[in-house]
Amino acid sequence: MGEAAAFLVHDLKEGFPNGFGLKSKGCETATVIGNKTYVVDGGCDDSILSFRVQVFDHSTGTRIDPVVLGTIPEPCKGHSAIALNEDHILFIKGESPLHDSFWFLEVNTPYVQERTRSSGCEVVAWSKGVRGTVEKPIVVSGPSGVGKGTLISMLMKEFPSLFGFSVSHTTRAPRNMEKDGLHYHFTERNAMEKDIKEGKFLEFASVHGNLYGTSVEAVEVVADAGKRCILDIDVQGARSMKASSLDAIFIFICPPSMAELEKRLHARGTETEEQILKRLQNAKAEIVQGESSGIFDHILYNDNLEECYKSLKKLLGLDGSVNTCTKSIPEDFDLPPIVHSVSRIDNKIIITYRASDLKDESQKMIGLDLTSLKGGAPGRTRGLDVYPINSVSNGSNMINQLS
Ligand SMILES: Nc1nc2c(ncn2[C@@H]2O[C@H](COP(=O)(O)OP(=O)(O)O)[C@@H](O)[C@H]2O)c(=O)[nH]1
Ligand SMILES: Nc1ncnc2c1ncn2[C@@H]1O[C@H](COP(=O)(O)OP(=O)(O)O)[C@@H](O)[C@H]1O
Repeated sequence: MGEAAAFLVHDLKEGFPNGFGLKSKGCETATVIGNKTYVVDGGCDDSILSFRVQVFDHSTGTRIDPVVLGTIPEPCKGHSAIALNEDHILFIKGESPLHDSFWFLEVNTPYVQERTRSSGCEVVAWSKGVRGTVEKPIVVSGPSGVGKGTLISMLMKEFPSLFGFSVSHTTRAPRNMEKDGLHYHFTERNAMEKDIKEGKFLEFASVHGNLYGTSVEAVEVVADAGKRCILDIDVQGARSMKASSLDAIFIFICPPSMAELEKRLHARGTETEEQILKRLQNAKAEIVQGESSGIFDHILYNDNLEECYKSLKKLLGLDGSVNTCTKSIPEDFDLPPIVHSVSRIDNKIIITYRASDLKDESQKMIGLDLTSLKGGAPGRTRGLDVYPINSVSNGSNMINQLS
């Protein structure tokens, strides 16, 4: 037997005095966008493990349990919701740490539309709102044995605080020195195919007879650590990434010749003769695509390793002095309690609440600037600007402080 519905269809038809025509449980929000109402239960009941979304379609009078993609927020005792446009609803969790306070539900973005088309189901997708932005990821591609791994290792060794590696999933067996979770997430094909179906991968491809893919999480954890993400993926994966919403720099590494590529693969000694042959056969097509497909912003020839590394650093702007400090964002203000109200002026959201201190009955405000949002589901929505609004005396003053 399934879970009891949080509201009943006849409730919606008869109407309730909360303005949405919904019977409220007290911990739900109902947001109307177009002819749909998105009812989100954030969990005042301990049995709920994460936010739950239901959609009521007014045009058909039906309640839909949508396919929910992205990272789903964990429950909290109270939240508010506000429609930002026809695509997004912003959720504010009460009494949550800053890194967990702001969430976006995408209901009609290009990503959601594409997933709706491919699945034939109603789809919604969560993404967590994150302060600050990160530099564009770097996608490195090229035939097996050309030196991608070597160049990436050199970069990470010289600039450990700047770069982080996107750890891919693969169904191939680990090589001798490879560690699970560090070089790859070594996985079973069935498990990986299931995760792909559930939208957990940004891209995937079958390469040399094995499945490889970049999970949403692999890229986001690097960005969460304030580092620039480096991806080592094949040409098919690079093509998928280019077509996705990931705004990256695409670099193709080319060997000086096929003979040299073969020599390097033999010298590395990690593949059987048969596997080397397969990689060399695939290399020809990869080089043609790499050089001519228009996917890549830069092509580097890895003849002399030191020279190639120098060129790589140059195109990443790392040939001069580098500021290796990551910018820290202060977290020195109180976050909204469970009871708060939310209003909006253009791209700015104002969260208002009463101070929790009994001696201090003043009204507090937090501003949220949405002007520079980037990314989104199935990863994070970055670029949130969150700031306290101090000692406000009237509405016009407030607007001055926000603008
Ligand atoms: N599409 C895609 N390709 C990947 C991913 N991870 C690795 N690859 C590519 O898979 C190919 C084989 O990688 P690997 O088995 O490590 O062998 P190597 O290239 O010979 O070191 C290389 O072209 C990698 O760039 C991924 O997440 N997605
Ligand atoms: N410019 C180069 N000249 C000679 N050998 C190289 C050069 N670049 C890399 N190698 C060697 O070639 C082999 C394959 O390099 P690797 O980084 O594993 O390639 P990939 O990750 O592209 O499969 C390694 O043994 C590496 O030390």
